[in-house]
Amino acid sequence: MAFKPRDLSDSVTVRAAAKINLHLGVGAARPDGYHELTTVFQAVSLFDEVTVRPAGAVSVVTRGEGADQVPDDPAQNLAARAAVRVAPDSPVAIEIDKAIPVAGGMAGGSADAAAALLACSRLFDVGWGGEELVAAAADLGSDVPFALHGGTALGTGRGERLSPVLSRGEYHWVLAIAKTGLSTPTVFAELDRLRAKDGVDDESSPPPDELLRALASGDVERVASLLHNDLQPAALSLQPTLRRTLRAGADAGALAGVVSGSGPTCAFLCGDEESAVRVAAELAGGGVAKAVRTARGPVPGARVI
Ligand SMILES: C[C@@](CO)(OP(=O)(O)O)[C@H](O)COP(=O)(O)OP(=O)(O)OC[C@H]1O[C@@H](n2ccc(N)nc2=O)[C@H](O)[C@@H]1O
Ligand SMILES: Nc1ncnc2c1ncn2[C@@H]1O[C@H](COP(=O)(O)OP(=O)(O)O)[C@@H](O)[C@H]1O
Repeated sequence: MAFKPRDLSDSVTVRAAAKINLHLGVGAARPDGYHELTTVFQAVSLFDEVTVRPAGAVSVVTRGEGADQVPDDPAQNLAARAAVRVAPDSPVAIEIDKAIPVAGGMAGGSADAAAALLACSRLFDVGWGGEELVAAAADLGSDVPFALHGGTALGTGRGERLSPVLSRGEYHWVLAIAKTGLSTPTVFAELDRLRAKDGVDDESSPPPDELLRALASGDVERVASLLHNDLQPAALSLQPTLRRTLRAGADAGALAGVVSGSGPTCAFLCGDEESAVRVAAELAGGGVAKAVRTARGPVPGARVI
């Protein structure tokens, strides 16, 4: 069924945030190829903006950070696939303004998909509630439900089953964005290879109970000491120079650093905003990353602006 926009001149813009995995426990590969995860997500203030307007055919134009690496083929672009999912017979022209690094482990494609879902559901008044949005999000990718949700959340299953997490206080981050990205399936496959080679069980690390307590009490230093990522050894194996980046962040005065998700972005938690600005300046001067950004979290999920 073709939907009519509320007004032919209508466009809707949605802003969606990047994420950092404060804890990423990876279990065994499942028969469907996905790994069982226990993860604590935090949405941080690095935003993509997605604008949709009615058009004769689906199209995608991307500007900003890493735009040349984003597919403009509607069959491949996650935002276009999301738009088609909402209104298959009502095509839209999509503009994406990217600040989230592409293939950076910060769920940029998922943010764009979540933004397009919300934007198209508003543009065409399709009558979807939260449940329909979340179901479509999970079909598009494991990280897409969190991109809708935002804030801080515990993810289980393949990462798509969310429960909210109580988090007090503000967290100040420095993000070191690498020159080349890492493909998520390649990093999971590298983890499987390393575990098989070392004869290590597929058991993920223990549940993040202490981290959840530290977040509830707003204890930034304790949170920093509990940052953990089972995918980090795989990301370091594929991009060994990330070790130097992690060391540089620690030397610059961050409380702790971790590879974000499947990497290669390294996220450094700092004691306060001033410290984050100092660490960012030092990392930028050290030449260990393509770009360095500061961000704070948690921030909300996808929102119409
Ligand atoms: C690793 C994480 C951590 O938050 O994020 P990124 O670092 O990519 O941002 C996510 O699990 C990524 O989620 P997302 O990027 O949505 O992945 P999907 O499209 O669902 O899956 C892409 C591929 O990654 C692998 N995959 C993903 C999720 C999962 N639980 N197990 C997996 O093995 C599978 O090979 C899958 O085919
Ligand atoms: N709208 C989009 N933005 C970014 N990447 C996209 C998009 N649509 C599809 N992709 C593809 O998804 C892959 C993963 O990108 P991204 O979500 O940025 O990284 P990650 O999974 O590491 O967080 C990229 O290599 C890119 O080719």
